[in-house]
Amino acid sequence: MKVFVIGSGVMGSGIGQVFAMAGHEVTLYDVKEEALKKAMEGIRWSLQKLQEKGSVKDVESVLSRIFTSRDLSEARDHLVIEAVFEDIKVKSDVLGRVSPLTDEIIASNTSSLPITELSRAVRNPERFLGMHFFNPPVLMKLVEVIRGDNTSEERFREALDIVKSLGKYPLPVRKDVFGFVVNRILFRLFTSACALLTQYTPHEIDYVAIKELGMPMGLIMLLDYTGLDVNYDISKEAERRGFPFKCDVLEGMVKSGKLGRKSGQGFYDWSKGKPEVKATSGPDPRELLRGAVEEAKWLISQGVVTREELETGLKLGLGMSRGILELGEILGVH
Ligand SMILES: NC(=O)c1ccc[n+]([C@@H]2O[C@H](COP(=O)([O-])OP(=O)(O)OC[C@H]3O[C@@H](n4cnc5c(N)ncnc54)[C@H](O)[C@@H]3O)[C@@H](O)[C@H]2O)c1
Repeated sequence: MKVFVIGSGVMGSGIGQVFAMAGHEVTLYDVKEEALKKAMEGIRWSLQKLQEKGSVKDVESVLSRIFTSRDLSEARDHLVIEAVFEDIKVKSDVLGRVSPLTDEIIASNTSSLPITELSRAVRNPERFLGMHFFNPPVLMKLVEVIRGDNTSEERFREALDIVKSLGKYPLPVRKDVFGFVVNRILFRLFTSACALLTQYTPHEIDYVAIKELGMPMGLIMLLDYTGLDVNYDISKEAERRGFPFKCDVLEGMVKSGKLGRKSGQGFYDWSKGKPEVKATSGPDPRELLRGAVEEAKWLISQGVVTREELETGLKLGLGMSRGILELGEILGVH
């Protein structure tokens, strides 16, 4: 298969590497020469690390399958994955220009824009869908495959098979809901964690998220880690789309320059590296879990995912030791 990746930043370069590692010929495309150079350097570095660990045999042969380009017309007859900035205008523009060049699947790696809205820019939108890789794509096993209102069943299945052939777990998201599946659950967990900040410290909340919910990183620390500005923007977008992701304290923090890990200060002090969670108790874990369990049940009741798919997706996407519904049953949240 010939794959054309549009946008060679953090995600595009990783996605290209994944396809090349699975034996496909990949062209990385970007408007910036510098981004292409950085992408190739990053891929070489990553492949060498993987070779040291024994999961890649021949770095040069993988690299020989990756090409770079600043010419969109080279997408002709390729499967296309779009990974440019999270901006509907930028995405729609490039999707509109690339779609007349190929009849293959065109997928977007968007994390929050509706697939159906993006599909309006695509010629023959029945082959357009979401392929939501997680960061870093090379290491994360999960890819959400999202069916938009215009996506055909045949192309949706084909995309699920492609993701499987990459050695990833394709989580089928059968309806185009805001945030898809894993992030919807995460946003509900964030909302509960934020609400508890009036009574508990970030350390206490994170202590419970790690010890009782089995999360690899506390929820408040994860807000810092992924960026308070990024989460603030998503919460505003969620509000516009009627989804309950609320964290009132973010606005003031972002305005005062506290962006989390990237600025050195957020809920935690990151100036000396990853902070430690220092607490020995915290809120009732059921308070953290309730909204997420409600969300999981809603997603299943709407036919978006099955229970098994959802639980597997959460373990792979959020690194949880148990699924959210299993945890709910253990802790008595129904
Ligand atoms: N970073 C993450 O953790 C993550 C996770 C999942 C999904 N996503 C999604 O992946 C997409 C890309 O995110 P990223 O973090 O890789 O961003 P990034 O800023 O690292 O990379 C975006 C790249 O797109 C290029 N670009 C911009 N406009 C372009 C155009 N018109 N044509 C070609 N190239 C163009 C930029 O030069 C840049 O190199 C976004 O939709 C984002 O929501 C990101």
